[in-house]
Amino acid sequence: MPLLQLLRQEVRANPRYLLFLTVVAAVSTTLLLGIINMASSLVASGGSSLRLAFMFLVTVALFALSQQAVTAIVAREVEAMIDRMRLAMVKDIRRSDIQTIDSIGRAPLYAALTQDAQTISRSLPLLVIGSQQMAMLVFVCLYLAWLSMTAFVMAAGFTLFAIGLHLQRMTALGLATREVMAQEGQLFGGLSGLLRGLKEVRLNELRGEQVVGELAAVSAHARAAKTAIKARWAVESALIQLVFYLLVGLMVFVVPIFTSEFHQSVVQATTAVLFLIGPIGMIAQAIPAVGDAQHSLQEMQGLQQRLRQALADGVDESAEPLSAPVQDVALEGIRYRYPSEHGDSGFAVGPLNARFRCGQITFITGGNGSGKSTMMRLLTGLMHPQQGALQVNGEALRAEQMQAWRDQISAVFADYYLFRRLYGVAPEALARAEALLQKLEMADKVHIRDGAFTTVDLSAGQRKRLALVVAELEDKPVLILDEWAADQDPHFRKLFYEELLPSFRARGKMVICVTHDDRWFDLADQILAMNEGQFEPGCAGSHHE
Ligand SMILES: Nc1ncnc2c1ncn2[C@@H]1O[C@H](COP(=O)(O)OP(=O)(O)OP(=O)(O)O)[C@@H](O)[C@H]1O
Repeated sequence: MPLLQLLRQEVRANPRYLLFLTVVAAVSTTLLLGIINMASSLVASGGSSLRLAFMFLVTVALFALSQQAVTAIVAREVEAMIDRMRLAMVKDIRRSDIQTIDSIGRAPLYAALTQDAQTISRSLPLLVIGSQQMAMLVFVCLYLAWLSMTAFVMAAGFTLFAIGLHLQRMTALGLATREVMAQEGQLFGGLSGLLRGLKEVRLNELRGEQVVGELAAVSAHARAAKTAIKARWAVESALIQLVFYLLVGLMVFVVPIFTSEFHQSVVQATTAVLFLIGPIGMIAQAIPAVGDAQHSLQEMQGLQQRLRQALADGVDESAEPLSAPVQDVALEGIRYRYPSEHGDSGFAVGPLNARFRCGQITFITGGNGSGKSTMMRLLTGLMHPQQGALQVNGEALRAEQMQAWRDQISAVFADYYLFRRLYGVAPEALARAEALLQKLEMADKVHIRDGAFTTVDLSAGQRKRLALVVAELEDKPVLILDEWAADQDPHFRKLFYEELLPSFRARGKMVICVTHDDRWFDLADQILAMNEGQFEPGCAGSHHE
């Protein structure tokens, strides 16, 4: 069972200590039972015993302490294990390339790190508690056997039969539960669509009705499936209760038929059976929970394996530095084709040949879907070409140097993400931040405190200005801007093209911009136009000195 394998690998607490505490809890429960039985016989014959009362208190304390210790250790171990797994996965994601993440999908990764981790955290302790209850069951059964072999054999046979039946029913229930979880996932997806598309929904009555109508249908499905499962659970818990009562009935009505001396120990045996109720109930609960934990664990491990496999198939991209500071970079016969979808062959770019130099501005133009962003991803080493190579300073870039190359680049992509905290910016660079914010007329809205922007709740154009502030503070030799000016007002466009870009060039940066602002095309040292995944022949620009 992968779950047990994982526990063996991951549990850091001394298993012998855990076993010891489990046995102490189980033995003290059985002792408690014995003491209660002895004391009640004594009371029945008119006596009492201070010694038994004292033993009773000591045993209760022993049980409480050992039980609490096991639960606390298990909670600590499980949370530590989830923390390690989650962090390992986060680290793998961080090192994975975009193609791998695209092929796995972001939603399953998100679900593994949130929903599955939570399921493991909730369900796994029940495995240990279930095992502990199992130990209790064994000791109480031994006590029952000591009281009456016939009672023991009958109770054990009956319990095994009931557990077997319960397990069989639980398997079907487990499958149905997973189906409900999938339906709920669909419902949550629909709800997030409603929240994200609220503007569109508010604008169009018919669209709103259709969205809500579809959600209502999914919700009704989920409701019906959940109600059916809960009804089956209700039957299941009633059956478990029934089994207990039948077990007690077995002791007082059936066992005496088969054995003559049972009348002496009927009360004790019945009390022992009552002590079995707790453990059996707990085990019945633990089994489906363990199934859930196992399912979630398999999901997490499966995704991790895919990430690891992709990482193992590649090389360590951060193994080597660049041999010299970047002067120029070239695309040499680079080709890339996206995986085909629905029978269509995927979009292809290439062969791409181009050279970009420090101290130069390159503009990339081209219609929607011509492959500009794809080319930029290949140029920045975010995607790996299927043919051809990147050259830095005239030397082919080795796969082991890819991270060193990426570290030379600051970028504001069209689908950029603005972290509120200025990760990756050297603390001394922050001194320049206030002047930059002022230049971009953001100083009255945003400040930098403790290495983070005071707010990022801004207009689209303002957020993009902050992204440029971050790129500028990183101060890398290569600056890539994908339609940065598209959502800036005319005043900022002018500032961008006429002041900022020339100042970056004057500082020796390699500036590469995707742009459609032909009014400023004169500014570029080189213009590359893309069409259907290729650079148009003969495109190049004036060279500024
Ligand atoms: N993740 C992806 N998976 C599969 N195909 C993709 C993916 N991203 C883009 N494509 C394909 O590549 C083509 C070019 O996309 P790309 O984003 O490079 O164009 P673009 O020139 O940047 O367009 P735009 O000006 O609209 O931003 C798209 O038409 C699409 O068919």
